[in-house]
Amino acid sequence: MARYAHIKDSVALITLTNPPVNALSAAVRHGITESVTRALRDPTVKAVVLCGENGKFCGGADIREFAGPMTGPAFVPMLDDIEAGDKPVVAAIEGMALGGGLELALCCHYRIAHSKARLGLPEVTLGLLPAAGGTQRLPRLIGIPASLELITTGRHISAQEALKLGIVDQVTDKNACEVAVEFAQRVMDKPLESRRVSQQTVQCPPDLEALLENTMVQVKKRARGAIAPVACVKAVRAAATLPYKQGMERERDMMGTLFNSGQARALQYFFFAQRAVGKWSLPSGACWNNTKPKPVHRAAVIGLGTMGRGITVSLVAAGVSVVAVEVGEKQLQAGKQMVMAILERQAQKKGVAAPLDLLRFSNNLKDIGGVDLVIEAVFEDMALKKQIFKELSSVCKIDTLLCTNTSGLDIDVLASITGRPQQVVGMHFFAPAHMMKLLEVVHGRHSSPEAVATAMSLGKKMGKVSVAVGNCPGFVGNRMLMPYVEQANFLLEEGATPEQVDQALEEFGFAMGVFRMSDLSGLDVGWRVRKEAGLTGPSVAATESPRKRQGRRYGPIADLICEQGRLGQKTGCGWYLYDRPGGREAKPDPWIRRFLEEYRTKHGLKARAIDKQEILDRCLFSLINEGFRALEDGIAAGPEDVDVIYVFGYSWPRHMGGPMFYAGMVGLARVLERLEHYHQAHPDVPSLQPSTLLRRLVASGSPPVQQWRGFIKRMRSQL
Ligand SMILES: CCCCCCCCCCCCC/C=C/C(=O)SCCNC(=O)CCNC(=O)[C@H](O)C(C)(C)COP(=O)(O)OP(=O)(O)OC[C@H]1O[C@@H](n2cnc3c(N)ncnc32)[C@H](O)[C@@H]1OP(=O)(O)O
Repeated sequence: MARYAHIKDSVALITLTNPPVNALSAAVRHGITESVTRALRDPTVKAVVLCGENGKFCGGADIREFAGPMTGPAFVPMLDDIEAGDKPVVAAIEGMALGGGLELALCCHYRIAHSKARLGLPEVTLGLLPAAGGTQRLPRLIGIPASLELITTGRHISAQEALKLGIVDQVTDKNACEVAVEFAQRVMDKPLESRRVSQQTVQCPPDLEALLENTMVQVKKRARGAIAPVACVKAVRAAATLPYKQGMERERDMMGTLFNSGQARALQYFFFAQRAVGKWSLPSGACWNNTKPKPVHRAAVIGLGTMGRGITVSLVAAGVSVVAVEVGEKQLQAGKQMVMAILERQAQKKGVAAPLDLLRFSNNLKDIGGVDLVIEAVFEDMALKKQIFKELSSVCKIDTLLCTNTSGLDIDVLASITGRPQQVVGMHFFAPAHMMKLLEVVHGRHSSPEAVATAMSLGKKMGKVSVAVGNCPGFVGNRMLMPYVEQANFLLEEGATPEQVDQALEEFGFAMGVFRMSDLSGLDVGWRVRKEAGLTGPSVAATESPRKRQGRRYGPIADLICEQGRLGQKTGCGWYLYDRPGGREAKPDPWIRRFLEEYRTKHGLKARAIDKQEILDRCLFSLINEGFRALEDGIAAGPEDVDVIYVFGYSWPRHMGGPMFYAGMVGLARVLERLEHYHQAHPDVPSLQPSTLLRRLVASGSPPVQQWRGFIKRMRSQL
C-alpha cells in the first residue's frame, strides 16, 4: 500500500497506493512505516519524497476503519518518527491533503503543492479533531488565529491560500512529484532542526485569551450542540499554552472522548450517506450506473418569483444558458434586476465577470422552443401548472425535458397533460434556491430513467445534493413535515406556547423551531395547501366539527391565525411579533397568548404543563414514523436519502445524523414504545400509529441503519 523506489541515486520516492483517495488505512500506514525505515537505514538515500498515486496525495485516515477496532501502526508515533528522522522528507501534494493526509505532510520537513491541490483538516466535520498532531503542529506553523479558523470549520483551502498562510513552501503548476524530487536534491544537506514543526514555539497574539474566548463563544453558537468544534478550540488553546508533549496528551484525551461519541458516529454515517444518495436507483432497476443523462446546454425557467429567480441564478452559475420567462411585465423587470444583482455579487466575490451573456429574459413562452430542459417554477397552484404544462408540450421540441418545481403536487397529473409523460420529472428546490444545497428529484409513474438521470446530473452540476424520490403528496421532506407541524399545533391546543415548542426544537439542534420557521416561509404556504386538500376554507361542510376532519383530529389554529392576516415575517406578525413587515427578530406576542387562551376556553380544552421531552418525542417521533412509512412505500429508497433530505433541506442537526439515524441511536424500541404510548393517548391521530416497518425492525432485533435497505428489500419481496 506504499510503493518504494530509489531514484536519481540519492532520493527515495514513497508513493501511497490506496485508491480512490489514498486513505491512510492500516495497510498504508504499515507501508509508510516500512518504507520510511528502509529509506532512513539506506546510506545511499539522502532525501525522501512522499507522494500519492493517481495525482492524489492523501484523503486522510480511512474513515471506514473508525467503525471497528483500530489495527496497524498508530498514527502519532509514525508521524513523529518521520519528523525526527535525520534525512529531509518532502511532501509532494497533488489533488488533496486532508485530515491525516495534511498531518502527514505537516510532519514532513518541506511541502510542495500543485496549484490545483486542496488542503484542510476536516476532522471536525466527522465529529473528531485532528488527533495525529494536527492541533499542535498547525498552530506552530501558521499561528493561533488561522489555525482556529481552519480547525474549527474544517474548511478546505487552495494551494495558493496554503502558501500565503505558510502551510506549504512552494506551489507549482508542474508535476509536484518531479518538482519535489528536484527540491529534495537541493536541500538534502541542509540542517533539519528548524524544519521540525513540533519543535517550534507557537507565536501567540498579545490578546490570546480574548481571542480564544471570543472564538469559543462563536463556535458554540454555530455548533448547535455539536461537541467536536468546542474540543477543537480547547486543543488549539493547549497548543498555545502548553509544551508540545503536554499539548499532544490533551489532543489524545479529547480525541478519546470524541472518537467514541454518538455524534462522531452520526457525522461519519452522514459522510457516507451523502455519497450513497448519488447512487440512486428506481423500482424498475434503472440506476445511476446503467443510465446516461442527456446533456443540458440550454434551459428555460418559467416564473420569476422567489423560486424561479434562485433556480435561474443556479443554472447560469453552473454554465447553462437560460431563458427566464415571466408574463407579468412588473414581475419580469423585478426578477431580472434581482437575478442580475445576485449573479454580479457572486462574480464579484470570485473576482470574475458575471456570466450575463448566458441569460435571456422573455414574456413569451414561444421563446423557449429550442431548450433542452424547462423548469416550471410558478405559484403552487395545480390549475395554473396544468395550463403551463399543456402549453409547454406544444411549444417545446419533442425531446425537451419538462420539470416542475412543485413542493408536493402530483407529478403524474402534470405528466398526463403533456403527451410525453416519460419526459416529466419534479425538481423540488428549496428556498432560496441559489443557496440551499438540497434538490428532490421526483420520479413519477412514467418518468423515464434518462429523465431522472438528467435531472440528477443537472442538480449535481448546479452544486446541489440531489436525492431521487417517488411521487406522493409532499414527496419525502414535506410529507414528513406534515405530522411534525401537526403535533406542534396540537401541543399549542394542549397548553404549550410557540416559544416553548421552538425552544425545545432549537435546543435539540434545529436552526429554527417549527413556528419561527413557518413565520419565515410564510403561513399562507401551508394555508393554501390545506385549502387545496379540503381541510379548511369554503369546501368544508358547515356541519363539520372545527377540530375534526374525516374522523381525525384537526388543529385549526394556524388557519385562524391566517384569517387574521398574520402571515409571518412579511406581515410583521404570525406566531411571533416583528418590529415591522419583513422584520427578522421574533418576539413573543401577547396577542397569541390571549388568542390561545380564548381558543382553549371556546373548545373546552384545559391547558396543562408540557415538558421538553414530550415536545421532542411527539414532534420528532411522528416525523420519523412518517419517514419509516416513506421507506415502506418505496417513496424514499433508503434511510440515507431521508437523512440527507432532512439535514440539507430542513436544518436537522448534522451531528444527529438525520431522523432515521437518530431513531436508531435513540433505539427503535424506544421510538416504537413512545409512539404506541402517544397513539393510545390520541387514537384520533393516525400519524402517531407506529408504521409496519418500524414494528418489523424492532421485532427483528433493531438492526443498524446500514442494514435497513436490505431489510426493506426482503420485506417487500415477502409481500
Ligand atoms: C479510547 C479511544 C482512543 C481513540 C483513539 C483514536 C485513534 C485514532 C487516531 C486517528 C487520528 C487520525 C486523525 C486523522 C483523521 C482523519 O484523517 S479523518 C478523515 C479526514 N478526511 C476527510 O474528511 C476527507 C474526506 N473525503 C472527502 O472530503 C472527499 O472524498 C475528497 C477526498 C475531497 C474527494 O472528493 P470526490 O473526488 O468528490 O470523491 P468522493 O465521492 O467524495 O470520494 C470518492 C470515494 O472515496 C471515499 N473516501 C473519500 N475519503 C475517504 C476517507 N478518508 N476514508 C475512506 N473513504 C474515503 C468516498 O467514500 C468515495 O467512496 P465511494 O462512494 O465508495 O466511491
